[in-house]
Formats: sequence, structure tokens, C-alpha cells
Amino acid sequence: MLKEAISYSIPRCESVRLVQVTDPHLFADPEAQLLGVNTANSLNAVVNTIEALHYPAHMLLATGDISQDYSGDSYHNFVSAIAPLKLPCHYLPGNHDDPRIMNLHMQGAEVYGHKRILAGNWQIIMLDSTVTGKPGGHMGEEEFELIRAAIEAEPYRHVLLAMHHNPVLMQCGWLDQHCMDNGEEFLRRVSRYHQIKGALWGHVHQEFDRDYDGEHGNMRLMATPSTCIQFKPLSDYFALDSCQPGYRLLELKPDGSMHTNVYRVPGDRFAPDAKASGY
Ligand SMILES: Nc1ncnc2c1ncn2[C@@H]1O[C@@H]2COP(=O)(O)O[C@H]2[C@H]1O
Ligand SMILES: [Fe+2]
Repeated sequence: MLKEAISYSIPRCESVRLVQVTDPHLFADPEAQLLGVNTANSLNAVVNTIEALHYPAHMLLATGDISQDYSGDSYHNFVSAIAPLKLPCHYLPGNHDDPRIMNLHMQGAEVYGHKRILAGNWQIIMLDSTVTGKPGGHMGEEEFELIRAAIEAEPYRHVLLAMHHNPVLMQCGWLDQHCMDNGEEFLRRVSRYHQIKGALWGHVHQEFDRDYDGEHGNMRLMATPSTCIQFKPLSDYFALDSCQPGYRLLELKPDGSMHTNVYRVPGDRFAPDAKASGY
């Protein structure tokens, strides 16, 4: 059965403005590092950069890999880290999250695990692409059914799909083995709905922005840098990039179009271990 949506009172004639942060890979220990980067510090730097922009966002989307150690405290640390933004936060799980621990510990006055968000002329659907015990993803029938029922319930809203795994290959051999394994099927099936205008994910720790030519015109496909380490684009073997931690801003316009850009922390403070071969 379709669960209730969370609803924002944004007029249909106004844009919906989102901030996406993804893959913070936090630990219980705020001093802990992932391949030479203190992930608590890099998330704080991202939060400071967002704050400095004064972007009038309505909400924050956190698209998985919140934790690197499956601890309850890693989630508490995330909720504390984003508090300065004073934005409602909507989250979904990544392959490094345990959804049960995540749901228990992602607690705060405005922290939500809803699957559907109604805002302005849009419906945002928060999908679970994770497979227990595996780094790669899969879009299950339950999620396709959620998409179908959500669109049937709100047929006059444009739709943005949010998830963790990439339905298209990134041309990074080592990383593409962990993609959404039915990505082609996913794109084929979702592009049948004229309401769906875009899909947004994390997981690949790099920027991506392409149009997918679907049955009803273009659907925007977007991936966003991690708030910690970055993977080198187009690398067959595991390699890190020196790009700084980042995030994405999106403006979902009432006519179904969107304006979006990736931004990064200024400077070169966050330098991962160049010799790292994985984690
Ligand atoms: N050297 C490696 N080769 C293959 N997979 C890796 C390697 N290092 C890490 N991974 C996994 O690949 C995943 C890609 O992004 P994640 O943040 O999900 O976490 C990563 C690890 O689970
Ligand atoms: Fe990740």
C-alpha cells in the first residue's frame, strides 16, 4: 500500500529548491579518516560552503552512504553536522548503510525517511536501490510499484527520482561492477512516465549530468560528488581524484524543467592518500 507523503506548502507556481549531499561516510569517531580524509571535517566544510551561499533552499536530500562504520553515532554525527543549515532533511540508504540502524538513528526534529515528498508542482520519490551485503545495487519490483502508485496518486506533478546507485555506467571499470545491475531496465521502465523529469544519485563520488532520451523526451540523469573522497572519472582501476568535496543545488521549476549545478569546497584542504587502492 502507498505510504503517506510528506507535504510542503510551496505554491504550485513556485520553484522547489533542493540541496543534495551524498556519501559522507561518517564514523562514530570524529577523528576517523577514510583514505586520508577526515570525513567529519570534509562534511563540515561542505556545510560551511552551503551556508555561505545563502541559497534559499526548501530542503536537503541525503542520498546514502551516510555511515562508514554502521554505528548509531555516525548517524547522530550527521544530524548534528547538518543542523547549521536549518533545513528539513530527507534521506535514503546507500550500500554502506544498514537501513535498520539508519532509521533508528537518523533522528531529529526535521529528519525524515518518507518515500514521497510533495512540494510545489513536484513529487520527489526516495528510492531504495540497495542490496543487503552487496556494494552494487538493484531496483526491485517494490520500488517500481512505488513509482507507479505514487504517480497514479499525483498524476499532475512532475517527478524527480532520488536513489543511491547509478543506473548508467560511469566508464570506471572497477566502479561499474557496483552499479545498479538492472539500470537499463530501470531507465526503460521509468521513461514510460511522462511525469518523470529526472533521476538523481550518489555512490559514484563524481559529477555526472546527461540527458536520457526517453519515450516522452528528455530525462535528466545526475550524480553528485561525495562530501569526502572523490573517485577519478574514466579510470578502469581504483583511483582517487584531487577534486574537493562537493554537493549539488537544484531548482525544480513549475514547468518541469530544472536548473542544477555542482559546487565544491574552495581551496585544496582535503587531499586523499594518493597511493590508496580501495576501502
Ligand atoms: N579497489 C576497489 N575495487 C573494487 N571495489 C572497491 C574498491 N575499493 C572500494 N570498493 C567498493 O566500491 C564502492 C564504491 O563506492 P562506495 O562508497 O559504495 O564504496 C566502495 C567500496 O564498497
Ligand atoms: Fe560512497
